[in-house]
Amino acid sequence: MDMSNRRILVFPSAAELGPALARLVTARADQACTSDRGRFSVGVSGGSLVGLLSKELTASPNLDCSRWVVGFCDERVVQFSDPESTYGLYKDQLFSKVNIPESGVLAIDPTLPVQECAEDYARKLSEGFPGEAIPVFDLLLLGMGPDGHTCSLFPDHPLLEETQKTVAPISDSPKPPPQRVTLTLPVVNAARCVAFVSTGGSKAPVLKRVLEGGKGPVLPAARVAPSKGELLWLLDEPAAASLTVQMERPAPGAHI
Ligand SMILES: O=C1O[C@H](COP(=O)(O)O)[C@@H](O)[C@H](O)[C@H]1O
Repeated sequence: MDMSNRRILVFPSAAELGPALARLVTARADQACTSDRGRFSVGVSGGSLVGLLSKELTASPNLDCSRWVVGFCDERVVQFSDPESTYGLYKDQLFSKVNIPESGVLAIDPTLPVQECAEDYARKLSEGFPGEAIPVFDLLLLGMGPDGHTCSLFPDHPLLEETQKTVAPISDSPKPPPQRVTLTLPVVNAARCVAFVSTGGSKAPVLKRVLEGGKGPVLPAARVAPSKGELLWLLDEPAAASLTVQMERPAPGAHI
C-alpha cells in the first residue's frame, strides 16, 4: 500500500487538536468553494467526533456553510430523536447553529428497513453528486473504534470486500445499535482527503497496529488509503504514545 500521501499529525491534547481540525475543515471548504466545483462536500462520522467537531466549528469566526454538502460516513438506523442517531446529535450540536441549508444535509430515512435505508441513502448520494459514478467527497472525517473499525466497517466483516455498492446496510454490527448503513471502502478511498481523528490513550494499541502493521488480518481503518487523495491522521499525544513511525507535531495555529 502506498503511504506517501499519509501524514500523522500529533497534538499535545484534544484541546489543541480541536482548533486544528476546525482550521483543516474551513481551509478545505474555502479551497473547494473557490474551485470549479463551487461547493464543499464533507462526510462526517459519529461517536466522539460529533462533540469535538461541533464545538470547534460553532466557535469558528465567520463560518459560512451556505455551500456545504454534508453526508454521513455511517449512520445508525434509529429515529433521529434517539441519542444513538448521529444525524440527531449533529442537528442539535451543529446544523441548528450554522447556516448549512437543509437541502445540503444528505441524511438517511430512519423509518425504512435497513436494506432500503441503504438504497435510499445511496440514491441521495448519487443525486447529490451528479455525473459522478462514485461520490467523490472533498473531505471525509473518520473516527476509529478500539477494535480498528471505521465508518460501520468492522474487522472480519464481509462488507469490507464490497466493491459495487457505494452504501451498504449492516444488521449485525458488533457495536450497538446493530442496524446501520455505511459508506463502502471504494467511496472512502475515492475521497480527495480523508482525515481520521483519534484521541485518548485507549486508542494507542490499535493505532500502533493500524499505522505500523503487525500480525493478524489488516484492520478496517488500515484499509483506508485514498487512491488519489491525501490521508491525514490527527492524534493527541496519549493516542500516539506507542507509535514509532514518522510523525509531525504542528506548531500552535499552524495550517495543516
Ligand atoms: O460507532 C461508531 O464508532 C466510530 C468510532 O467512534 P469513537 O467514539 O471511538 O470515535 C465512529 O467513527 C462511527 O461513525 C460510529 O458510528
